[in-house]
Amino acid sequence: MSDKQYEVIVVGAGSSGQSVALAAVKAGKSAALIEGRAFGGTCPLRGCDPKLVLHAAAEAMYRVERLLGKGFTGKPDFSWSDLMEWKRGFTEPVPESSRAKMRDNGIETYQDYATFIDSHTLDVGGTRLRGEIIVLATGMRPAPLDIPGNEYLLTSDEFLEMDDLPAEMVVVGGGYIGTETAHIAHALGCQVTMIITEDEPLDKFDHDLAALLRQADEDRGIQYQINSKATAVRKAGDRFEVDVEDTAGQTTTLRTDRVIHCAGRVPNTKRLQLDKVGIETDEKQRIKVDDGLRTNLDHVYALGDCAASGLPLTPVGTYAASVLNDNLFKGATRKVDYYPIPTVAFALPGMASVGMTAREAEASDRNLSVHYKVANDWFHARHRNAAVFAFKLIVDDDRDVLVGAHLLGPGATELINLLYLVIRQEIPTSEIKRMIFAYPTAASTITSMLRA
Ligand SMILES: NC(=O)c1ccc[n+]([C@@H]2O[C@H](COP(=O)([O-])OP(=O)(O)OC[C@H]3O[C@@H](n4cnc5c(N)ncnc54)[C@H](O)[C@@H]3O)[C@@H](O)[C@H]2O)c1
Repeated sequence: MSDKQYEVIVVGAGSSGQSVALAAVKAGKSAALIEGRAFGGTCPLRGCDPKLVLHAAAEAMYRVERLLGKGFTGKPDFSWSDLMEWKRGFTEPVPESSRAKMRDNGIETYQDYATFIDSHTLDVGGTRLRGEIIVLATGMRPAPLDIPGNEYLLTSDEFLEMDDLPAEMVVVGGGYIGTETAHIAHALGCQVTMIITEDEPLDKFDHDLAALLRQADEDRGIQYQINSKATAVRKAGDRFEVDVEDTAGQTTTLRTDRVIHCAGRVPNTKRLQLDKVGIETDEKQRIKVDDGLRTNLDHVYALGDCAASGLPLTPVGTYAASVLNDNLFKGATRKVDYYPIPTVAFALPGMASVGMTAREAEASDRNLSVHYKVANDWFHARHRNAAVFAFKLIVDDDRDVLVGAHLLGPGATELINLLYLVIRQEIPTSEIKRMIFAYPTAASTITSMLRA
């Protein structure tokens, strides 16, 4: 016998979970929203928002550094603790305000972890909740790094909470989070060494652009241990030692003030005990769903980072929530259609990508042309004394449309959205070449890129 019954139970109060709970009550359903940590989820508490606040400061310092001797005679004074206080102004109000918003809309909220008792019932801190529909939106967390001394590692979540910025830091992992963390710390005055398993950082982006990024990083003093993994961490007085093993089996030891673990994330599904009710997951522990976001159980759905559907990105979760909400509460039969998904790494400079990759183009038998150029000599780069500005565009020559765009350098993080529109709307490249963009803006480089 359940203590409480709802038409809809949502587990996970991040942006996608909140969106579904709100849509449920708006449709006149009774709804519960369960959250084990603070209400708000990754993006406003441990991801996008705090990261962008730190990135804005790091970018300002990075740009000054590029202009030293070109008007700037020195770097501005900087206080990490003031920056953290500014950042807390964004994060601290979130848990209370988002929970209050849910309650004000008539959603019953629970602050604890949910575990399946049977396929319709969840245990939440000793209370049994029964849902006609259950929606799982539990997100991801840093994956446990199974090496000796892992208790000395700080996660990327903890990096965003650090009271001081150390003089030296080792960052383990060169994906989005490792690269963004390393670049923020380095720009704000920390000596950084990155340990990456691949030969370039951001290896999910274009390989040529990633190589240029590493070159620019090394030129400004970021050190890399490539094709390597961290195998052990030890405390050495106030500092730490990190063993690094390369692919040839050679081990070196780094000494540093702090070691930040950015070596991947895993879905938050363990506490749900999905096995107990037979909900299927894939090899990355993501919950398997169909293109309507339904799991292998008819009344259980999953979306956001914990689901095997699209990339683990906030706008992907928000879009998935809009599809699910229409289907569950408005009688629609929409299917998720993510292609193409623009994605950005807030590196310094920024890296951005949308659509077909160069590797996919190579493997394709379509009539495609690749426009790759390192355009450091273009005014757009020279005005800012940019370390690097490069792009790779992939054009379907038969259809005269852009199908992929990959950018590195100033303006990349915004430009990618314009190129996304171009790809999505299939605007012919001949048409774009005739357009007049405001000059000298980042967007005005698009016509030159297509001619390159
Ligand atoms: N700007 C953004 O949009 C943004 C920012 C942050 C995170 N995210 C999302 O979060 C997801 C997770 O990002 P992430 O950077 O944590 O994961 P990731 O999987 O992209 O990168 C983790 C890296 O760590 C490496 N690694 C694993 N063990 C290691 C070891 N012992 N030593 C050294 N390296 C090791 C892996 O090979 C991998 O390259 C991404 O897929 C992304 O979608 C997006």
